[in-house]
Amino acid sequence: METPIIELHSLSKNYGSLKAVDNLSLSINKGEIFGLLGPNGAGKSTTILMLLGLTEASAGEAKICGQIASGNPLTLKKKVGYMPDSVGFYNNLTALENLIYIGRLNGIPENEVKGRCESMLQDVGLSQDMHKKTSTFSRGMKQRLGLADVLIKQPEVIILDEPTLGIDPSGVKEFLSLIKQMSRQQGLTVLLSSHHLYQVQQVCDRVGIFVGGKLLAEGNIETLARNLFSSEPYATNVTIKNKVNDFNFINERLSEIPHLKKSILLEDNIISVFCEEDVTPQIVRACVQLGLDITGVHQRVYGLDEIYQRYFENNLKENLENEKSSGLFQRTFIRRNKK
Ligand SMILES: Nc1ncnc2c1ncn2[C@@H]1O[C@H](COP(=O)(O)OP(=O)(O)OP(=O)(O)O)[C@@H](O)[C@H]1O
Repeated sequence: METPIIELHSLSKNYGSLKAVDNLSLSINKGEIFGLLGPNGAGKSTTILMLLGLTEASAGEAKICGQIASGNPLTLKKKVGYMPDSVGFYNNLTALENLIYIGRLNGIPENEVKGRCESMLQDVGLSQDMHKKTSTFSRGMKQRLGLADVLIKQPEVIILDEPTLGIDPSGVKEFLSLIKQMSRQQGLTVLLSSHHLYQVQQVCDRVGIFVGGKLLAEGNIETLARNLFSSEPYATNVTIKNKVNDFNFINERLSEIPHLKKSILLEDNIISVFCEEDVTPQIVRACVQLGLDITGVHQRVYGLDEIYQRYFENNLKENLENEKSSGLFQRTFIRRNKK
């Protein structure tokens, strides 16, 4: 049976007139890896701070490991590990010495602390480097040590804020598989906040999409995709050898195909076609008849990228309709996305 370990009930946080988190309800089960997604200012960090008991909610309640978060930061600290996007260490100490220091602070008995720290450093892939000073560590090595820091007290939940920021792609892959492995082996619950959709997609069991303090959707990728793209569950990309010059002409011909909902031009030479049924053969035939030189055809699987984009589009549309007078949301959205 699934046991909720994080429960948020109508949680809100206002800063003056700004609703940083707006009526958020969410339940996360023990052992789950949950991704918090959203643009800058969406309310992710504020939610995390409330979960850690480090800031008071304006309304509603956050419960974590069976405890009400509000007013209990020290009790929660024993059960919840938090890793910020950038972790600091004593540079003149080795990785092992740094971790032993944290271990002692967390009350690990003196006769156990060294052994446990060595074993933890091995688990996070730092066995070769544990005697090096952390001043010589790369960003990826520091993140691994940061993970060891939060895991050494054997928490029930770990909260990671942008854990892969600044790590190279192969380091990111290794780091994420490490998190997944730890979670699966130890039944550890992971809440991971990130802007990197592809990474989140690789590692998370479920995701929540935040915009403007509101949770727009939550679920696993397949369910979100099914709900969002139910009218056009099939998408096919056709790559053409040369740049497409007259897409309107192609679009007109393609729109005659039954079950086809729409086609768009992606980049200069990729036609993306969305359909109610799989009509790939008809699409290819039409392209050949139009004299297009096809170099590739593949069926797309909807990923987090499309899901995220679609929620943004829908939310933007709604806000434009509701807030025509101020246009505030649109301005903010456009400005953020121009960065
Ligand atoms: N102490 C504060 N006082 C006033 N406003 C705040 C405070 N902390 C956060 N905010 C505002 O609350 C909103 C949500 O901020 P928050 O930091 O939770 O977003 P975020 O999703 O974590 O963003 P990022 O991805 O940039 O970390 C933002 O508009 C932010 O400016």
